[in-house]
Amino acid sequence: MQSTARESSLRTVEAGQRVTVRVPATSANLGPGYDSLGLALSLYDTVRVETADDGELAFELSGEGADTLPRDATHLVVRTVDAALARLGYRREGLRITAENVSPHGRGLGSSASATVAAVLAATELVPLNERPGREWVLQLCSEIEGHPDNVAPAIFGSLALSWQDGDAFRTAIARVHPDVVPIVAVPDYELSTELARSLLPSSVPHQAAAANAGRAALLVHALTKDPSLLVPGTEDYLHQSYRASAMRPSAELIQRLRAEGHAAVVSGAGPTVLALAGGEAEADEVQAAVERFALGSETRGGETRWRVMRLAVDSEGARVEVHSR
Ligand SMILES: Nc1ncnc2c1ncn2[C@@H]1O[C@H](COP(=O)(O)OP(=O)(O)OP(=O)(O)O)[C@@H](O)[C@H]1O
Ligand SMILES: N[C@@H](CCO)C(=O)O
Repeated sequence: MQSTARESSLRTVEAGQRVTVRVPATSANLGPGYDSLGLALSLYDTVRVETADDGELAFELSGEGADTLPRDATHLVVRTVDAALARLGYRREGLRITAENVSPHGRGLGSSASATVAAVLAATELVPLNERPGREWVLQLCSEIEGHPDNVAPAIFGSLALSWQDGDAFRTAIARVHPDVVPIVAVPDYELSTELARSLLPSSVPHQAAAANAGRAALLVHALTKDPSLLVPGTEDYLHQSYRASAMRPSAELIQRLRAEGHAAVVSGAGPTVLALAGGEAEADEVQAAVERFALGSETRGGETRWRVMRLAVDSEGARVEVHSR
């Protein structure tokens, strides 16, 4: 293939560099925070990127997607490293990618955002120090690639990210989560792509729904940071969950059941994982027991689905970068 004028004007990054990035999984929306709120979770993907001068691509993939992800230039991490380098005025020759993927794919735990953040952060470390952009630049590029900032912001910065868009600029504010909050995820055995889940949403909603949602989103920030006793009303959503329920019936049923029992349960991201936000360890025990009862129940669709339940913590560090050699 002939290289374009733009490609040939790019400088080549130095070979023999090795960068490891560990990125948390994230849960976006949290009920009423559609496309704006996201929480970093203590479940981590690790990606190592190594530059070589042989022009080859090599992969060592383990965990989620190890048998199905492409092992060529279409792999999300490679595509994104290339895109980030190009924006910085660089290209690479050979690349070795070693990935340990823990976050489940297509389940609403921000796996594509974690991979994107890992790739962009790694790319920024491959260019000379005086040309290296900061994390706001990383937020901007990752949000453009993902199309929305709600997963990438907490993946980069940790904790609770409140993100918004000003024209073309993506912004985020980071808030510390109340220490009593315990996130529990119930990951079903079926996938739902974000693209499909987004196609189910209407192009407009009634003003009344938008107004109700604004109140709950504001309350949720207070509940998550100051008063977890308000998590149940704070997680009520009017913008997306009901429109998507038909594509994730078992998850919708589990959420209904948990909320009826007084727990703050929502669809994690675009689903189908269920996220419950407990207000302490005792409630977290109750949530786990309730999910297990639901999963065993033969009278509901919950019994037809296999669930992996994980009691996690809020990650407050965000993406961590280690540079091994340069
Ligand atoms: N670590 C990874 N390496 C390479 N590709 C990945 C990786 N993680 C996710 N992907 C790609 O992204 C797809 C999943 O993206 P999708 O946006 O549908 O779901 P998600 O990011 O897991 O969930 P959500 O955005 O709802 O939180 C996978 O099928 C795969 O193609
Ligand atoms: N806010 C996004 C999160 C998934 O990437 C959505 O619900 O579609």
